[in-house]
Amino acid sequence: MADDGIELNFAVPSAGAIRQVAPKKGGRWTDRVKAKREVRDTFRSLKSAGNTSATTSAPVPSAAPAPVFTPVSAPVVPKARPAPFAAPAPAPVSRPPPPRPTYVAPPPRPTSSNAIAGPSRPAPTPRNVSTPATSSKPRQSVDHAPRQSLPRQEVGFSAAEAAKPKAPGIISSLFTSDPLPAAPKATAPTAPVGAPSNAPLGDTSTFEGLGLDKMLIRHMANKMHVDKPTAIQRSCLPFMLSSPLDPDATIDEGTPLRDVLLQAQTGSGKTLAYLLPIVQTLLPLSRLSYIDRSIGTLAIILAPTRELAQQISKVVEQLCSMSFAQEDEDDRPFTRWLVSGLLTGGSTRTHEKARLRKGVPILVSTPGRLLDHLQNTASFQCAKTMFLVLDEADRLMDLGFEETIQGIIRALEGRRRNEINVEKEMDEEGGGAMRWGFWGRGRMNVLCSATVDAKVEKLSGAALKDPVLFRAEKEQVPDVKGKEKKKDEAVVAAMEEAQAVVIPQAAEDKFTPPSQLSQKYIVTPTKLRLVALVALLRSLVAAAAKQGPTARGTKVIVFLSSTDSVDFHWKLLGGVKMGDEPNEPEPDEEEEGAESADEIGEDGVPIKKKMAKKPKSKSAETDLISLTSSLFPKTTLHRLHGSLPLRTRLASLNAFASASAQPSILFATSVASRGLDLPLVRAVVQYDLPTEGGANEYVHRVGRTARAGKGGEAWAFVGPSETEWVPWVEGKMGAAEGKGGVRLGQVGVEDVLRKGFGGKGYEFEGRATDVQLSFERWVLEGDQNAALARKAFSSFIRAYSTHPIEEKKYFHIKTIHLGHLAKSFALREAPGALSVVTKAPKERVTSSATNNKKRKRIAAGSDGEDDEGEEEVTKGGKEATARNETERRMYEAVRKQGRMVRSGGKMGAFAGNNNKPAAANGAGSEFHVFNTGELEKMVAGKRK
Ligand SMILES: Nc1ncnc2c1ncn2[C@@H]1O[C@H](COP(=O)(O)OP(=O)(O)OP(=O)(O)O)[C@@H](O)[C@H]1O
Repeated sequence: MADDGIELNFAVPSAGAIRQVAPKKGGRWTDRVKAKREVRDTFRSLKSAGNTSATTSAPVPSAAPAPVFTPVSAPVVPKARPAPFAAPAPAPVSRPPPPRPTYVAPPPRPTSSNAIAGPSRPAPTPRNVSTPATSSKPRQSVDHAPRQSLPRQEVGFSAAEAAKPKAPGIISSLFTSDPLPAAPKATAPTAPVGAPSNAPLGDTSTFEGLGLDKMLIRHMANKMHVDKPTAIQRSCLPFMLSSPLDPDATIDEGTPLRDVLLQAQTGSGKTLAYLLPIVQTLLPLSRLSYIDRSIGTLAIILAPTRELAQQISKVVEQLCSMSFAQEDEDDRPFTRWLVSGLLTGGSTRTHEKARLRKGVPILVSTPGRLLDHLQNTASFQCAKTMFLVLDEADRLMDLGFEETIQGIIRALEGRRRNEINVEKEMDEEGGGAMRWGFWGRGRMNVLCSATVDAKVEKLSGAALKDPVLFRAEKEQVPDVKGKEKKKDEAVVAAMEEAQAVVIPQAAEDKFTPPSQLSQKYIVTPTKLRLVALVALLRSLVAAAAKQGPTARGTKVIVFLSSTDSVDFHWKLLGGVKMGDEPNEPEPDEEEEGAESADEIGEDGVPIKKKMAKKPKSKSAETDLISLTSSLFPKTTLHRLHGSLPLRTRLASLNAFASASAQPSILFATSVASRGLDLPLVRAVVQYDLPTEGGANEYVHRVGRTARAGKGGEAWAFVGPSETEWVPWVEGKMGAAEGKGGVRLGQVGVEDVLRKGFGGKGYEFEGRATDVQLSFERWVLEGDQNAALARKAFSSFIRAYSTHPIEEKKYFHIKTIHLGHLAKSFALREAPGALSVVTKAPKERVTSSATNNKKRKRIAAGSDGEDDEGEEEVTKGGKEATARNETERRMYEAVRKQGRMVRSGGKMGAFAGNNNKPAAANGAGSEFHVFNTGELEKMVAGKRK
């Protein structure tokens, strides 16, 4: 494919003085480039002498004598770096674009000469041949100048800039004359969205009507702007608020205490749905003079990740800070002992122990850390725990916390039994009756999840007693197992009111995103991915700027498949310079003006400071929390993944979530897909589609926007070979043929580029090329940058290969053009071999199940270890570079295959061989890539 040069078509007089120069074939590429330059120079001199005229604006009449078209292909070495783009001046997407220029086909060149040729690059495809004089159609004018020169006022050429030495061998080629994948007319570019499905209810439901305390209602309305319940809140509150745990209630001894399972869409208010009953139940205790923090922990909320635990803890704090101004007749004063505490392994154990000794009535924790304290902290008073909430239950199961949770439940029950015995003894002696009346009724376990799948059902079977399932849906769910519903008189009224059922999830129930979410996808040729991402982000950010200076900053989350990829894209976009400035130097000095996570408050809130210039250590680099980019004016860039130190993770998240007026973009792995509630997130971009978790993960990710009834956009980058994934994911979300349901609307990649880079006609192509060149220059300018790009590339391939077997038909690594993929990592060609990036110090970590789970949790940003613990796991082991679970599993699959081959073992076919089950030889397993270690061969450029 001869797509790596500037294309200029010239019309010349039939008796012109120009000889047709055949492009040089064969030989070294430098010779060919030289030859092309000579041709170009010849044209230029002729042009300036008036011997020929460029047809950049005038169409050539079809009746004109047959012109001689001479293709000129030269490596595009940019004349100068374009200046930072102004906010894009989008060309209206709806208007049909001007006709595409017609190109002349140069003779095919040998593949080896191709600057971006990857090992599996297909044979060059001749360009569309224009139909010169014989054509019946008038020939289009060729307006392809932008590749050479962008308008000066926009790109800021300067003489000095033009004279700068250019990085050697930077060659970029993004566009050919082949049309870009366009959105079919039938698909509306913006899929219609429905009425908000997770918004506060607009009907007559009120918190008061559901039985909520007036003080809480007032506080929520005044301080949290929450005044109407959402569907899930309306569903569960009557039942949960009238539970036998209410200390003020006179409960019949025989009234059973039933556990609760909450299921509702993302962003539908599940957190308040379980927190309000907890706070309201404990509130009356604040009037009992003999109760203070020394009572210990009364409610525990478990969350799978530290970020989520911190977020829940903040909501508890908000609720507990309510004003105690009383309106009722009961004038017993409230004491403010109801406080929350956070255990995530972020602070030292000693510090956490001290806080537990003091007493933490409402405790939010990650599971590993809680079990650790249950086992090792004698002063941890938790025998009277009345609530245990397992938030994001499906994620807790995904991360392998089942055993830990069972350990926690056993420990809590053991302590409760002991405490009851002690209290009973005291009671017999006449001193304890008042003290154990309320908590002795039992503990309500609450399991909370947006999806109820087999894993959640398993956990609910193990952790919940006689559970009641509350869902936000209005209609009753059929009893799939045909079991008779239990007719418990005490709860039946509340259940009817709440439309609650006690059956597991029906198979046909789909996990759907909020209906007001607008979901779109872009079919993007692999080599255009990076520039298309930039274009999309630019238009999202520009849309925010249009809202005016008073509007609070728009936030965009970009999901990537690996930590390496997050680091690479964050540093690339933050490091590349588009104007006169040189790219960021190799980082031996700290970037001035970059924000650091050095000083973080106890709750993880960063105490912001600008870093002075100082020698940059590795830790200083991982401490950076935000960068800026000339590609996105006034926008801060953040990153989040499980391999960052905890303080950096929390600081990055807080900085991203802060209500600053500036837009911000977060590059994240799936660690950000669950539970995070960032109200200003306007768009979610899935640059890499989920490799694990399938359609559910897709829905969780898009659920970071369009929360609590607000609008939002979800964008998915889909490769040309992955388009069948779209109907598949739609089907998983309930779209049935001809019946509507959840649909994704396609937007043409050209529209995205045009909108993001602006300009007239095909100018966007030139601008995109300039951006790509700047990226490639950034990669070439430093070893560290190049290493980052290579690692990100390899991690992408590893992650891509771990798509579950069910999805392999949409995501097979064989279908990806590695040379083009390299381009999307600003590399000129695919890195040599996977072994380069998997090279690591001597193996120190075994691949035992325990360590696998541990790594999975660490990759997910969960707990169980303090920061030192993380280091220990991530730096040891041959899988050291495989820093997320997907990468690690891929690595293991590849290594397994490698072992088989080295020991002469015969690899089975894709679905296993005849003698052994597929799983036995790695074939046909979820992580099977190719037989006979083909992945390595392919990456090394040896694919047949
Ligand atoms: N009744 C309400 N009225 C208005 N806003 C609400 C209400 N209840 C909750 N919210 C807000 O809705 C947002 C989403 O709530 P929450 O984080 O609890 O959602 P969720 O159901 O847990 O979502 P996910 O499944 O993604 O974790 C929060 O910002 C919360 O403050």
